[in-house]
Amino acid sequence: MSPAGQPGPDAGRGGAVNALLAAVRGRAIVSCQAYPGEPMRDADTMCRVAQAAAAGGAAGIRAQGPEDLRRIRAALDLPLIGLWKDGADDVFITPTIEHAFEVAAAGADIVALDGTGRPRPDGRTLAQTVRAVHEHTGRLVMADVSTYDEGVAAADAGADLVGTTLAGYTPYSRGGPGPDLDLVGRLSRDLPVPVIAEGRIHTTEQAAEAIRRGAHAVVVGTAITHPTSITRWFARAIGDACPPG
Ligand SMILES: CC(=O)N[C@H](C=O)[C@@H](O)[C@H](O)[C@H](O)COP(=O)(O)O
Repeated sequence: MSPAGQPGPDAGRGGAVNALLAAVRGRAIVSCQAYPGEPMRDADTMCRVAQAAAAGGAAGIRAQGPEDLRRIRAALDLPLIGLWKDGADDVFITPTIEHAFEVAAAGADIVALDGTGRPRPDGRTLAQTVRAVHEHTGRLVMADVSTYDEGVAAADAGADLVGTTLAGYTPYSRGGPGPDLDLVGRLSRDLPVPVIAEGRIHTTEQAAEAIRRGAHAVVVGTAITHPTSITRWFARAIGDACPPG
């Protein structure tokens, strides 16, 4: 099986899907993203970060925006989860079908998109969006959800994978400093599709616990690829430990 999901000669789409999922099972996927205006917000830099993650054993890469995706696709033969963050609306992860098609065209094997039940800017339902991605691009869909009910609905809508990405990032979901491992466990137990643990996984222990609770794979972003945040964590801890005066 090829890590990028190329099937054997007689495997059909099902073979490609299975190969892709098998390539990341029980492994780390590294999210390589920088935010607008940041020093690392540049496709070449993100590509190098992805290459560095691959050298460390990342089984897959998650990345944002067509330009970053094209660069990373050209440089790495690893399963690639693509998204496009756009807009100021509630739904900002690959918000419309046009964004999803662009992400697929840029080389993503899996198109990640908002999998909540909130109104989408293009007026399509999640099920319509998933169907369109399947029919027009043949790519898998990862639905990024924030609650248990959204995960169930996303699987019903045809998503191939469900991620806990948005837990704590909708006004009605459970936030907190760490990942929602309870949500990971409940979705992994009940859904008929693989669950990807994602969101605020900052330690190796949390990542391992997500797998123990049934996650198919674990996406780690900030704790590996966002030096500004990591520096802030250390700076705060050091400052808190510093005796007064
Ligand atoms: C909520 C949202 O917009 N999440 C984004 C989704 O792609 C990224 O900003 C996160 O970095 C990614 O989910 C990985 O999570 P963490 O960086 O916490 O390991």
